[in-house]
Amino acid sequence: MAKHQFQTEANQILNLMIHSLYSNKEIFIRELVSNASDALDKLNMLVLTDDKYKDVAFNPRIDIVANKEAKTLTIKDSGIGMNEEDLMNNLGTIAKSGTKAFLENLSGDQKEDSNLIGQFGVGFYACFMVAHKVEVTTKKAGEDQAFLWTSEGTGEFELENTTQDGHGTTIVMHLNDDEDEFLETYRVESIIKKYSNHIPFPIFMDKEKHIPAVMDDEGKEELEPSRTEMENEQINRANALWTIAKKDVTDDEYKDFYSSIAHSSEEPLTWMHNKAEGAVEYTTLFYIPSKAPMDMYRVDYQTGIKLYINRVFITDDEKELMPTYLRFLRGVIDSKDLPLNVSREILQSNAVMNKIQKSSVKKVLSELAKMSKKDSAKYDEFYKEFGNVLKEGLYSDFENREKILELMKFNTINSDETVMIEDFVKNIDEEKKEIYYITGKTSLAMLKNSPALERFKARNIDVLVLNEEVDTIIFPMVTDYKEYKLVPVADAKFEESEEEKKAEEEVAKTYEGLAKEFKEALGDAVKSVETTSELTDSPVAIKIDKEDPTYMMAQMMKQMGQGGDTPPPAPIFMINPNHELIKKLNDSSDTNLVNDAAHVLLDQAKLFDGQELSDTADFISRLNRIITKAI
Ligand SMILES: Nc1ncnc2c1ncn2[C@@H]1O[C@H](COP(=O)(O)OP(=O)(O)OP(=O)(O)O)[C@@H](O)[C@H]1O
Repeated sequence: MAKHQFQTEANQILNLMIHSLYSNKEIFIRELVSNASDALDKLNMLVLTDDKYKDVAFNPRIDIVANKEAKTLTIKDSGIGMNEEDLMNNLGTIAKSGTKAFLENLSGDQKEDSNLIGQFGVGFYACFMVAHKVEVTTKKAGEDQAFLWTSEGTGEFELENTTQDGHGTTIVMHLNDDEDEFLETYRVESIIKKYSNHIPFPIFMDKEKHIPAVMDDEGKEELEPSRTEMENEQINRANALWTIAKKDVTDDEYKDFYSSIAHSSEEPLTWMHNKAEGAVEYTTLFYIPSKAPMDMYRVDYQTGIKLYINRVFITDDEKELMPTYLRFLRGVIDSKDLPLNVSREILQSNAVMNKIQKSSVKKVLSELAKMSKKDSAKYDEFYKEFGNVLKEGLYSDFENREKILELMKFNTINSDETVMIEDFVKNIDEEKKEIYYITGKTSLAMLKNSPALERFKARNIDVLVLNEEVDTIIFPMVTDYKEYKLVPVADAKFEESEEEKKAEEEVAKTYEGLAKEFKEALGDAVKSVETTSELTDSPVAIKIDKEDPTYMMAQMMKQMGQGGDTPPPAPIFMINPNHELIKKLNDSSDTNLVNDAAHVLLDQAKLFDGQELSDTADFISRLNRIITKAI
């Protein structure tokens, strides 16, 4: 017998399970049954596709035995089983890289945290919430040696050779004194019905059956007394839910199935069940969770879609099954038209798979569009959790860009509530057909007050206000919507009459001196200083010259996820000759004051642009000097 230590992270998880996450203990059954079902899935596929396993008998079943005398609960499956290496790798170490994140993400709310267990694939350890000792006896299909793994959940486990008829895994849990409820058949049965009713394999359990007394023909004399007998009965429906016609599935059944495949006790926000017939036959059942999975923004996020080929499980670890911007989906794709021995490479270039994927994406997008129109409250919930992920599709899925744009909710200058693009375009100039937008990494209120929007407000033109960080990367790449052009505010051009142009030139001349003084004071911090008629309320603003190579370089670096710390290129400093402050500075002969004002005004414009000041102390001392003079 050999003793082994649990890996540190496994130990931490164990401790958590035992001491913190005990409010929803019953999920240990869901987790172990789900592992048993996975083990049956794996064997099913090998028996059908791998010659090595062609003589292995596949009699799929899961048995649950509650022994009240011994106080043990046993869960047994006839699945793939584990050899020594599997046991060492799976039950003692934690292979998934997301585990650290799991530990970091615990909120302290037991209910929420216990939902995370399944998401992070650490389900096996849940049995230590109810058991002080766990014995796993297992033999891998096609191999001769069986093993016994034992642990008391206290930091170490033991591994020894044993014997076992046939392949599969038996897990015996020695339950703690106060866990008797899990020895009651009705309790276990109700947990199975709640979480595992629709796993595709039968679960059996001994149930007491009442046999009524046998009476004589006249019904007067008791020939045999009534008695109870134990009968081994299937306690789940074991029908792959997605194969059942929509009309025959109740909402509760859909919800229960979600809980078993998504390892979540939370209800899904919605689901979409679709059967396609024709050249390619397939069924999809997709769920949208009500809360974003914890690992949604991690590169190593866990996929939520299981691929079945004619009900045989193939994979749940294939990121290409659905585009990444729909990675929040949970569910099943099942098709008869794919080859069973499909490999990852084949899957990616398979025409049938591509067709299924394309139509599934279209279906999901159109269902979302329907939801946005019919049930806006639900859509708002969806958008709050997943809007920014969906937005990624704007640059990664060119084909569906228009549809994805139509699913976005936009803030605008003129509206207090978000609007959809279809409604927004109803109010734009049909001649110009331009949709203006501003992006910035600041608060919505701040961006709505940006000086760059003043010329739009003056003309009563509405503008999309995009203040999420992803917007600054995504929207420059989105140039069209139907016949409309998307134009950043800085690039918007408005016609000016000859008189207006002349008047502006005149003004510019009057302010030439001040512009020169500002440029001298600011040096290379600005590219140039220009008067502008585009501002109304603000004295100054900055704008980046789009032709500037340093600007384009900075944008490219940003899109490649680099250059986060490189300073933005020197901006054009625009001054508003109609503003009181600029007028007064133009008339002032105090060169020190003009110098201080130039710096303070530039910093002010930068702040409005969402930038941080490079020298806050300098800003404050200049500002104080100006105030002192004014008092
Ligand atoms: N009954 C079983 N038969 C065969 N292998 C099993 C069984 N139970 C667990 N295992 C192995 O142990 C591993 C760890 O199980 P655990 O429940 O902790 O996480 P997981 O099943 O990988 O994650 P998830 O719950 O997200 O599927 C499994 O991946 C599987 O390889």
